[in-house]
Amino acid sequence: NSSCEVAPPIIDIADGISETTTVSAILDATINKSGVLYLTNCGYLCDLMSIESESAFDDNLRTLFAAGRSDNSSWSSQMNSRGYIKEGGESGVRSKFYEVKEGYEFGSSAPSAPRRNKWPGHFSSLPSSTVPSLDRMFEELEDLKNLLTSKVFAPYLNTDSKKTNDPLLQPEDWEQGRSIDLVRLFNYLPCDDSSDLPELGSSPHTDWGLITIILQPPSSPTALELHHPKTQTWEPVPPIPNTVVVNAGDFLELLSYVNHDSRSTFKSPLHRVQHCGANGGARKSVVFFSYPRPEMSLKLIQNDIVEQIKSGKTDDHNTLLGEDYSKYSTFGEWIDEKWSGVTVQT
Ligand SMILES: O=C(O)CCC(=O)C(=O)O
Ligand SMILES: [Fe+2]
Repeated sequence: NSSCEVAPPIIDIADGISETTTVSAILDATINKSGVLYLTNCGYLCDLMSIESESAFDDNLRTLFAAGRSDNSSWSSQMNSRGYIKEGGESGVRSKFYEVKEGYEFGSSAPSAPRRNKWPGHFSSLPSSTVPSLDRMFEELEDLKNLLTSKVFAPYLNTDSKKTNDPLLQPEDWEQGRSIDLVRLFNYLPCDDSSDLPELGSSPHTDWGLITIILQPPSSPTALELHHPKTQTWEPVPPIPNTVVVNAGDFLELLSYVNHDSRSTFKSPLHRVQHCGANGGARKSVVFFSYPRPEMSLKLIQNDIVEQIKSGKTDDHNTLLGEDYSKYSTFGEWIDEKWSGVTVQT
C-alpha cells in the first residue's frame, strides 16, 4: 500500500533527542523515506497545535490578517519579504495555478537582523499580545531548528568526511541562519472559482533551505500533500493534534551529496497545498523556513558534484540543481535571488 509507505512517521521527542533510536528514526524518515515527519511532545509548539489552543490561535491570526489587509504600509515588498502578503501576491507557478491565499511574513526581531519586521501600525484592535506571541513562536521555532540540526542533521553530515577534512556544517552555520530565517503565516481563503486558472493553495515545489517546520491547527482540513515518486501520486499530510510537521529542504539535501553517496542523502520532498477541499478551502498554517548563515560559502558544493547528481538523477526537483548557481559565492546571494522571485510586483 503506497500511502502506508509514504505516510510520515510520528516521532516522539519527549526526551529532547538524546536517544539514538530517536536520532535514527529522524534520519530514516529524511533519508530512506519521504523526507517528511511529524514530531510530538516537542514542547510549546506541539502544545500550540492542541485542540484546546486552537480557537485562541485562530483568533490571533484572523485579527492579524485583517489588520494587514487594512494597513497597506505593512505590506510585504519584493525587496523586503516582511509584512502582509495580499491575496494573489505569490508568484507560484504563475501561468498554471492561482494561489488562493493571503499571508504574513516575519523573522527575527533582533535589532541587528538584516530585515525589519513590518507589523500593521494604526490598527487599534490588534491585541497587545499578538506581536510578543509571534516573537515567542519565532524563538521556539529557532530552538527546534537548532535542536534537530545539532543532534541529528549536522552530526550525520559531518561523518564520513572523505571528501572534506573540515565539518560540513558547524554550529555558527545554522545558529546564525536565524538572521534570515523566515516565518510565513498563511490564510488559505475559501474557494470561489473566480480565477480562470486552476486554484491551488500552493503550487508543487520543494523548500530551499535546511529544514521547514509546519504548524497545522488540528481541526483544519487536510490540504498539504506530498508527492510520492514511485507511484507519482499525491499523498495527504493531514493535521494531527499536538504535532508539528518537519521536512528537509534543498540545501540540506545538497550538502548531503558532498559526503555521502546518492543512496544515503536527505530528501527534499516535492509538495503542494490543495485547495477547495473540505471546509470550503479555508485553512491557516504557520510555515518556518530555516537557512544556514547567509555568509556560508557554496564552494564545497560547486565542484563537479552538481553535474554528477544531474547526470545520475532524472526525478529530482531540487531547485539548486536546476540552475547555474556557480555565479553565487554565498548562500545569502543565492537565496536573495530566490526570494526576489516569490512575490508578484504590483
Ligand atoms: O501551508 C502549508 O501547509 C505548507 C505551505 C508550503 O509548503 C510552503 O509555503 O512552502
Ligand atoms: Fe513548502
